[in-house]
Amino acid sequence: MMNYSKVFQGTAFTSKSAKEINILKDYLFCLDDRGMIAKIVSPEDDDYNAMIQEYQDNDHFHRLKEGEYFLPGFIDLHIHAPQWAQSGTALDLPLYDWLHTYTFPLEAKFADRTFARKVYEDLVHTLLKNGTTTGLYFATVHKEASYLLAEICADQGQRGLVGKVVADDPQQNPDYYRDSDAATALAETEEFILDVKELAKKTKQGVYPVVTPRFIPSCTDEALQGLGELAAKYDTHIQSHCSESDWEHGHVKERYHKTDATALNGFGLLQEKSIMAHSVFLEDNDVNLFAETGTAIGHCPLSNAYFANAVLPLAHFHSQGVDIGLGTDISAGAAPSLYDNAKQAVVSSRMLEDGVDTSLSPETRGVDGSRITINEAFYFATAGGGKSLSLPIGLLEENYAWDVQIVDINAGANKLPIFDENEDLYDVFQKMMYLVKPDNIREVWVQGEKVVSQGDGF
Ligand SMILES: O=c1[nH]c(=O)c2nc[nH]c2[nH]1
Repeated sequence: MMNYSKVFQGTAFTSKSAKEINILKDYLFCLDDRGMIAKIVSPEDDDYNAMIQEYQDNDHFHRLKEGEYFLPGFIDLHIHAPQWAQSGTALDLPLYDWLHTYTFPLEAKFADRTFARKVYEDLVHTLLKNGTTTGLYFATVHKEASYLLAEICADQGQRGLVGKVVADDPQQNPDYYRDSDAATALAETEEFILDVKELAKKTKQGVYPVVTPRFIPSCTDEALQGLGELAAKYDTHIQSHCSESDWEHGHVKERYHKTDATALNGFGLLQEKSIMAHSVFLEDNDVNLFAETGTAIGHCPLSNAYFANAVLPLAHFHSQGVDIGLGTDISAGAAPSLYDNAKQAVVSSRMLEDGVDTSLSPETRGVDGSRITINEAFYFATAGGGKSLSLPIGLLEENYAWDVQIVDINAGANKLPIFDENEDLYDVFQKMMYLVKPDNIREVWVQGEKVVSQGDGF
């Protein structure tokens, strides 16, 4: 029998497809020493009982208790880490005014590494407690504080993909908060990439540098061109915002006489490992371009209600072959939880389908075929995020990382309304998606290591 480094026994929920949930009742999950799922054994398999006999007295055997379930860790595709310090506030202005009034002054404070450490340590821990095992982060224009965020992810055991933000256009960024010029922005981005790649060598769960033009309006052509070249040279992920509001989509069209997606593609910024936040206003050709280049959308439904002032045609874009995952968009989305965003993705999609203007007849009010189910929202928070990042995460399947949240439906502080001990497991899953709070997340594991446990400084 193979020598597994850890074996877990319990009931798990994972996506079978975007629309279907696979329920693995009382399965065994066997890990190798890299924290990958090497083998999954079902109770019907011949070696199931022998495996339990072999491992059950071992320290590395973990059996779930009554009322506990495995879910894949969530993958948050869009987080502005410095903005955690203003989460829940500053939601009263449109995007351009919000950036200049609240957000740039706040982000400028991250020149101070002591302040940055305070915010970033708290944020990464909070996201882990909410079940987020992988985070794709915008830091700030400061190279040192951006590297600090990568180090904090590495130390706390979260899989972090981190970008030093580039914003070099003096017409669009205040003097107190921008890169001094394109050449400096590119040189610092290159140093940042090399530093994070070095850090990755000693980080089991992985930490990744991400090429991060804030968005086209913040950057000069020279910076955008150079960032596309750096991403190709070092084979990095790329993140930015695309077609996120009427103002931003229109601004790029006026500047280049083409859409945001076409312009980004011209700079080499759309590729298999590109994740574009929001993308609510993509036009038909843009959708094809995303699908052809493998560019994914980081869908942030809470944020969209405030800053896009529109609803992403999620079901339509996904049916066209675009990869999609979910993001919190802290702090334009105030909540640090992908549970909250999964629920909002369902709600927003239904409002798009049904329409909201009661002065119109029901037949003309909405957009047919827009709604998604909670199964799809779960898929976008897990497997869809993994596919978007081209990483083996987000599914509980062989050759995927053991990134899981252990949910306790009987947690004293938030017992879920389950009164029948033989409750249908699919109903348990739905109740978890709608009602779980951090109190229910008893443990979080990333790459086979326990990184959060209720009780130890929770
Ligand atoms: O939601 C957003 N948050 C931001 O910080 C930002 N910057 C550019 N565009 C943005 N959108």
